[in-house]
Amino acid sequence: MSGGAGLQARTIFAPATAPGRAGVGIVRLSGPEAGSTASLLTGRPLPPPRSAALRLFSDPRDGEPLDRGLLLWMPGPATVTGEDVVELHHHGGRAVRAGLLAALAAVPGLRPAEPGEFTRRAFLNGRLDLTAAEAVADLVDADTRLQARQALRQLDGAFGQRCAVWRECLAAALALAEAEIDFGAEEGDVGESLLAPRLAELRGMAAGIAALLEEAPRGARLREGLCVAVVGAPNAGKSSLVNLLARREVAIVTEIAGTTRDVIEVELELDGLPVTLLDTAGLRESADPIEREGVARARRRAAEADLRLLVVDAREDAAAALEELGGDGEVLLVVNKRDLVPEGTPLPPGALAISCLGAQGIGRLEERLAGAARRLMGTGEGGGATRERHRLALAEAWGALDRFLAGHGRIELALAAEELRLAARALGRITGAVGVEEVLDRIFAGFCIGK
Ligand SMILES: Nc1nc2c(ncn2[C@@H]2O[C@H](COP(=O)(O)OP(=O)(O)OP(=O)(O)O)[C@@H](O)[C@H]2O)c(=O)[nH]1
Ligand SMILES: [K+]
Ligand SMILES: [Mg+2]
Repeated sequence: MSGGAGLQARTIFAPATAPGRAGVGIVRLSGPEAGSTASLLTGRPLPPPRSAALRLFSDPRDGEPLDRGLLLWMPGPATVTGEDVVELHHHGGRAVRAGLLAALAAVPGLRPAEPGEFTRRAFLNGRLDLTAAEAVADLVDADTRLQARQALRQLDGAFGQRCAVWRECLAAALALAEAEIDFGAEEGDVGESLLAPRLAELRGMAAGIAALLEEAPRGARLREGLCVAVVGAPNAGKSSLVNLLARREVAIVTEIAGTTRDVIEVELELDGLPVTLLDTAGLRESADPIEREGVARARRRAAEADLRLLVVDAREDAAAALEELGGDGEVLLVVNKRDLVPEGTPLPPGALAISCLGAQGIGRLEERLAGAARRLMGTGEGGGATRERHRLALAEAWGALDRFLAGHGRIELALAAEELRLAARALGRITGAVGVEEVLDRIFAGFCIGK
């Protein structure tokens, strides 16, 4: 058996750079055999730690030269994974990379890394908490400036540290509660005196968690992108508008009502914010089963969207269209085809007039959309929850803390203290201090290889 394929192999390797041609590519190794492998590949002793050395990399199996590149040797534990790490900076061609990877796979004790395995090891070795590990994935996935900013803030640990500090504070309160329970049992009525000075702090924490919960939907939208559904009657000009906003012909435009059937998604960046625009089928009753399915999809996606952009033909009744749309989500009313009505025709309140034909009013609409996006997503500076996992845990912590504060002094202290324990556990799950097993696989499965 080739040593490299063994599952027990403790040293992992993977390209750290994207596939394809490039000036430079990097292959990274992490684990106990990283250093010896570097010596094997170069036929020389390791260079001094953390300084780049020019070396010839050769295949250890037959001595065939693979590339001349830079070798970086970074002994653990002060490395990205907490283990010994080696980086091979090679010429970024496919053949060079493939040759290096094949040579490494044949080295006993080495195997290719799973997606996210470098970051997973960093987490397991205490180099970063779970929120920071998630931030690594988000930073790699970030498409827009503000998404990157949010991920970087989370990587800095602002959110994780807040949760960790709160958890310590809960642990201290819990210790006092337990002391109080013990004293109370022995001496009768020490009562609330031990925990009482902590109550204000716990109330402040509950308010802090509530604030993070309120901010959480914004963080999640920024991470995932704001979903804006363009809806309206057939021929209102939805596809024409989507094409203008996308600056390319993504959707078919014809004068035939019922042209768009499937939902068409377009990714936009508005003022640094990620927006997914959905073009949808015109809403109407139809005998055609294909169009009926299209309309059903349009309604479903519109109901789930963060914002609905209702397009109305200037010659049609906007109020009726609004009513027909229904639902309780946020709606931006856009009156299209203004070129077809006399100038000065009054607009419904809050509506924006455009004409797709002459690309009139599109700039103002983009500003409106960007404003809504800023309001609905924030600017990445909240430094709070960005994932459903975070939101659920925060909600659980808040609920337990709230029950503690409501029950303290009125119900048995042992019962109230149990709520403190629940709140601490919920916060611990966010940073990965507790309950890690359940979430690890799910989180790291979302990573690319080499991270
Ligand atoms: N005069 C005028 N015509 C427009 C304007 N915007 C779109 N149109 C025309 O209106 C017709 C319908 O446009 P579409 O963009 O296909 O409308 P839609 O809402 O996507 O239609 P469905 O997909 O069938 O629901 C096309 O012939 C467009 O050229 C406008 O501002 N002024
Ligand atoms: K049409
Ligand atoms: Mg259309």
